Amino acid sequence: MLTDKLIQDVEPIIEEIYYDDFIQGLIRGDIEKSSVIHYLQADALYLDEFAKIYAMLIAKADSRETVKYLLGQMEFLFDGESEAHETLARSVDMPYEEIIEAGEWYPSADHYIKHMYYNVYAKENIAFTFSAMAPCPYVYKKIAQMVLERNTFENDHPYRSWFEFYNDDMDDTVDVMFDIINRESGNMTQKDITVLRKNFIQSTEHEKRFFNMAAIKERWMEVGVNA
Ligand SMILES: Cc1ncc(CO)c(N)n1
Repeated sequence: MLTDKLIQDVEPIIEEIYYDDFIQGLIRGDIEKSSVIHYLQADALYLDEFAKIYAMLIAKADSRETVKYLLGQMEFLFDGESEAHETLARSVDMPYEEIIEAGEWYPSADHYIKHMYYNVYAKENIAFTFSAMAPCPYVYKKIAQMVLERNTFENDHPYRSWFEFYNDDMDDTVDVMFDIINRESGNMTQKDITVLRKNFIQSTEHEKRFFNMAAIKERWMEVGVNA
């Protein structure tokens, strides 16, 4: 199956994400508050846009089953993931709404979402966009699983429930995206299948950059608008 190959392709990148500062900071529990805030600001914008991409894929879906799946995922994004964000907000002692008010599209998050929109607009088959979207649930599931297998957390560890959320709640999303990629790729040329693989690898790299963006609090250069 194509997705077995995709999983293999990105294994080294996921191992790197595990050892990078952001995830290690969460595991130790001593990540800088400003990094958590930076992450939440970017991720709130990212998830809203991710939901809109589902909406655009609904228009392209060729079966009622796929439409129903996409609607369910949109709802999950709007309700479910706020639990994970609440865990992070609590750890920095600030109301979530107040944190995200100041959010902006920092460079790495900006690049990532545009990678997805490119596929929505440029490609008819939804498998192209799904190959760019699938690392989103897949990387989080995989990282959470690795973290929980390799570490023991005290009950009061501030980020334990963040890892537990992504370990427990991502499977359905990953499965359906993988099913669609495998099904559609059965009728695609080798050249297009290579594009699917590149999309998946690139989005996994985008996931790595997204965490690092928060670790270094990446920003665009300030430009004086009135200058
Ligand atoms: C950037 C990013 N990727 C994946 C997820 C998991 O849904 C998330 N919340 N944010």
